[in-house]
Amino acid sequence: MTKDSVVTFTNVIKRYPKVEKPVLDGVSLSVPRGKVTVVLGPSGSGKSTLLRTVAGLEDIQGGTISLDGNVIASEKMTGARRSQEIRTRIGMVFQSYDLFPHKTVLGNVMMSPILVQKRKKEEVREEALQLLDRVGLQDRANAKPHELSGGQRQRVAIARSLIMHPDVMLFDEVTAALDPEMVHEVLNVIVELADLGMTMMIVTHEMEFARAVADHIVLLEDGGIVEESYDSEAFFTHPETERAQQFLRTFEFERSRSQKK
Ligand SMILES: Nc1ncnc2c1ncn2[C@@H]1O[C@H](COP(=O)(O)OP(=O)(O)OP(=O)(O)O)[C@@H](O)[C@H]1O
Repeated sequence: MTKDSVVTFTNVIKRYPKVEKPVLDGVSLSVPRGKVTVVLGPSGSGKSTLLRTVAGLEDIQGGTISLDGNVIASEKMTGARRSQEIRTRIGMVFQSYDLFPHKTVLGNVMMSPILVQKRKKEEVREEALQLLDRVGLQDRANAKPHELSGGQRQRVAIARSLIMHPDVMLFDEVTAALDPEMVHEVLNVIVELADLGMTMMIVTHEMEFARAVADHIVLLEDGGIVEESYDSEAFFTHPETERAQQFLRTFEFERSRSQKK
């Protein structure tokens, strides 16, 4: 592990029950502090699983995952046994926003710091309003989730994670379910977080966004890393491995096909 690695995977093996081949097959990876790590790869290569193992949503069957040098997952130390404290140090936003429908936007953002961290309500309210401002939603503080667009809901989900002051934010295809016009408002929030120095792991199919925001690119295939680059421009213009070239060609093909539709 390097000193500046927030999350470190060492020979991580993940198997799903009744699936013969491991979905993560000995992954070793360092996620650098204050940087954006973008995980790319074909469908089924294990990207979501990789994020879910960090978040404690999946147990691993070999190797270790460390957060700031402390092991948070191993074969013996399963997600279910992780402490609440460790969970709050990892923020995760998914494709589907799971906001509480009966609470307001502000109520959703304020809930975890009060319940889990036992912070004072007034202080939490102030910070929640600041965060809603940061994601462009202060004027929607009293709205209910069903009154918001998908892009707005996703931004509430981001604010709700940020208020826990996580060491790392994980984003799994957060724009995949959004109408195209809402994609940018969500990606812009993530770009601003990158500028503020938030450590992030991002899975996305938005290649222009990946190219712009990534400090570190990881290409997964069949549960293994086939290329890793700390130079996003170089990765997209001169991918080193044949597999990376193949991935980008396939991606371009899929994109031009979907644009013609
Ligand atoms: N709960 C599960 N049980 C069994 N197999 C699973 C489970 N979840 C995922 N898999 C399998 O693990 C592999 C990796 O899935 P994963 O969702 O991590 O891939 P991905 O790279 O994120 O794919 P996509 O880009 O399509 O979302 C796939 O073959 C998938 O079918």
